[in-house]
Amino acid sequence: MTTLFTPLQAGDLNLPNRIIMAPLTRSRAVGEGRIPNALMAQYYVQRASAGLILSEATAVTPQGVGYADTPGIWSDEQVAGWRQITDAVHAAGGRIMLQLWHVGRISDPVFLDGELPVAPSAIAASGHVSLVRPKRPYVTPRALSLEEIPGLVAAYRKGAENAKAAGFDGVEIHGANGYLLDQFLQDSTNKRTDAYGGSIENRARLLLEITDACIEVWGAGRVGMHLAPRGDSHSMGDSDPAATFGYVARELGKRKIAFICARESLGDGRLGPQIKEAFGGVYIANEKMTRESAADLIATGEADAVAFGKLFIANPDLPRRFRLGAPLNVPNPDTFYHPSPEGYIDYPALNDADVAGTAA
Ligand SMILES: C=C(C(=O)O)c1ccccc1
Repeated sequence: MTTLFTPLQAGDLNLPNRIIMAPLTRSRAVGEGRIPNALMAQYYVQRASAGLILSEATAVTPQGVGYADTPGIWSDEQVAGWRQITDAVHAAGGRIMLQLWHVGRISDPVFLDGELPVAPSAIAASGHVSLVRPKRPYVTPRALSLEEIPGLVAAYRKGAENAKAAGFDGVEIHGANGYLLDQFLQDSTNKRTDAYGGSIENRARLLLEITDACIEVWGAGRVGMHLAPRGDSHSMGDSDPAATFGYVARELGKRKIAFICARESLGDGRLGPQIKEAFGGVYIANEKMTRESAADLIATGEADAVAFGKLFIANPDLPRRFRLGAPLNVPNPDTFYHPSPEGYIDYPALNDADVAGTAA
């Protein structure tokens, strides 16, 4: 029977287990230039026993930034900052891919030197800009011109090239959670009348052009895709999610990329099984999973691996704890995005006294 500890071939990557560290924004790239630092290296090394680390979302261009202290991958300094992290993770025997990101409308002029955020259409997200005080509602973004689209694809291509220079094992494209590519994909946010709007094929065009650009840089076996079929982040929505995500999954399957990681909880109506079948490749399930629910998904074949977020925040040695059935540290949400070592590198790993007498 396949378990969380059965090795997995995901594209070109040989994963020693199926316990994936989900992409986690932590807002620790503090200081000028959004440059990854030694504290972040310590955090990722602590979690190197994951079958695969998916890095925190990382903007491919300054225009794609929407939060305080999140890292980028557009500058030489950022590449050098990430290099210390990938070197450290590899020295610890781990594997790490970079998640390429552009937030689109989920930003604010405060992050963009006074410029408006960009999006497929001039439709504002509901709610307030995340983590900014005093609270401010999302502004109405500027609709991207058709002439700007090639520049976006070029920015992702450059981000993929920089990720290679930084020593990553591949890239995951952030196509989920109401950010730019998801805004193009879902029809509640994309009202374009050109080749990037209207039909499902047109709305998926940018996501697939960026996928092809990343494949040209890395090869399909080192490119993954993050999707959010539930469409419940940042006031997203689609009139026919099954058709939209089924099309994307089929197109990604034709390209034979390494995996799709889909953020969706367990529960009725989830599209995971349909996406996995349409894709035909490695499917990583995500969000609100436990050791037991993850083990069930793997055993039944509904998922090939499971990505854990909050559990990895609080348990740097999560695979070992799962294997031993050890108690789990409880994450503290107050320090998820708090720019300090507290709640970042100070969660304890199991020590020998904790595991005396249990199977190693
Ligand atoms: C990149 C994020 C995502 O994918 O939802 C994110 C960003 C800020 C806070 C939480 C999550």
